[in-house]
Amino acid sequence: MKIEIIPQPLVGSVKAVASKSHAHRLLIAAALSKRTPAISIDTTSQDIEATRACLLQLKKDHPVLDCKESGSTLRFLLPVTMALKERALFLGCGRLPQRPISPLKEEMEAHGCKFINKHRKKGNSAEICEIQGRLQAGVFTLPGNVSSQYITGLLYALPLLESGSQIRITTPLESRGYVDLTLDVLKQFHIEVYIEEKEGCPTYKIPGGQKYLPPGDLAAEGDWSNIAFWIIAGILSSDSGIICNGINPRSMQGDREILNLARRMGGNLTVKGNSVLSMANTLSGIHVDASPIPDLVPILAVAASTAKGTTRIHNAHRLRIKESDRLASMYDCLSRVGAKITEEPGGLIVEGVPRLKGGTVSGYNDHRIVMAMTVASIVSEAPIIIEGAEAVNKSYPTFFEDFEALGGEYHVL
Ligand SMILES: O=C(O)C1=C[C@@H](OP(=O)(O)O)[C@@H](O)[C@H](O)C1
Ligand SMILES: C=C(OP(=O)(O)O)C(=O)O
Repeated sequence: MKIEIIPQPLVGSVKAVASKSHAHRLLIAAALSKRTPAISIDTTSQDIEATRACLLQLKKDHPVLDCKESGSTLRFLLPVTMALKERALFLGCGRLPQRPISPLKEEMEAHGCKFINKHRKKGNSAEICEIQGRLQAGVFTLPGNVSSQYITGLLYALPLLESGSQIRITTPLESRGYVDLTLDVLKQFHIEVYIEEKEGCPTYKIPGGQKYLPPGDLAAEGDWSNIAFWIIAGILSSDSGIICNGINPRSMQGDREILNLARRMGGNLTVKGNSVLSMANTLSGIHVDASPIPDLVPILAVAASTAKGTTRIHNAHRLRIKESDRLASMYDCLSRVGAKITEEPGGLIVEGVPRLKGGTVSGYNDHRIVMAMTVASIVSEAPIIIEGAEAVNKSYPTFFEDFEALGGEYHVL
C-alpha cells in the first residue's frame, strides 16, 4: 500500500495498543502452565498472532512453528520448544530468515539439539531450521550485545528441564529492560531465577524441575514502544496536544524511557495516572545511548530532525538486524525528505533543520520506519509518500485509524 500523508498537526486522544513484548511473554507462560489462565490482550497484531499460532503447535509431537516476521517469537520459542519436543520445524518470512540466531543456535547445539538448515519455501514462509533432540540442562554462554531475545528464550525454557542451568552473559547486557520484563513475568508465574552480576554482565541461575503456576488471570499492558510515536507527534504538533491513555508509567517495559528522552529534548509532557499529555514545544538535540532502547531510535531520529542543534544516537549497532537495517533505512528515509542526517557504523547523527521538505520513501517493510515517517509528515512542508505502509500490521494494525482519529489525513495512491 502506497500512501500520501498530508502535513498537518495532530490533536486529540489515543489509547495505547497492547504491548506485543508483554503479550508474547504472558501467552508463552500461560501455555507452559498446567492450569491455563485467561490472558486478556485488548488489541492484536501479526506478531502476537504468530506467537498464538506457534503455541497451538506445541500440542503436537512434531510441531511446525511459523514465526512469520517475529524475531521474538522465533528466539523465544526455539529453546522452549526443544525443552518439550524431540523434533520441530521453524519457519519465517520477510527478513526473519536472515536475522541472526547463531549465538543461541550454537549453545543449543552444545546442549543436545541438532539444527538442520533447509531454506525450502513453504507457502509465503521459508524454512529456517529443523531441530532434532531435546534441550539438555547445563551452562549456557551468550554475548550480551546481539539480541536479548536469546536470553528470554532460555529463561523460559531452562526451568522446565530436570536439572539446574546457568546463563552466563559475557559482554555488558544490552536491551536489559526486555530481560527484566521477562524476569517479572516469570516471577508472576512462580519461576525462580537467581542473578549474579559482574561489570554489567549478569549470570542467571535457574533451578530445574520448576512448574509454571499462574497467579490468576492476567492482562497485557499498553505498549510504550508504540505510544512513543504519539508522544513525539504531540510535541511536534500543537498547543492542544495529544493525550495518550492506557499507559502505565511504572511499567517494566524499558521503552517507558521515551518520557525521559523526550523531556531531555525539551518535550512538554504531563503524566497523570495512566495517561500522558504531550504538548507542542521546541526540541533540542541530545546524546542518546540506544543500547537499552533500540526500538525508540526511528522516532527519536524524527524528533531530532527539526530539533535545535545536533542529536547523536550511539550504541545502535543492533538496529541493523531488525525488520530492516534501521540505521540505513532511517538515514535513507530522512535524507530523502530533507533532514540533515549522517549514518555511522553504530549510530546516527542528526542536525536539526527548521522544516522537512517532503518526498517519497520506502517503508522498508518495517513497521517502525512507516510509523516514524508518518509522524515526520507533521513537520514537513509537502506530503510524505510512503511505499509499503501495510508493514504497520506487524505491531500496530490500527495505526492509521488512530492517525485519522487524531486528525491525520492520508490517501491511498
Ligand atoms: O524481548 C523483546 O520483546 C524485544 C527485544 C528487543 O530485541 P533485542 O533484544 O534483539 O534488541 C526489541 O528490539 C524487540 O522489538 C522486542
Ligand atoms: C524488532 C522488533 O521485533 P522482533 O525482534 O520481535 O521482530 C520490533 O518490534 O521492532
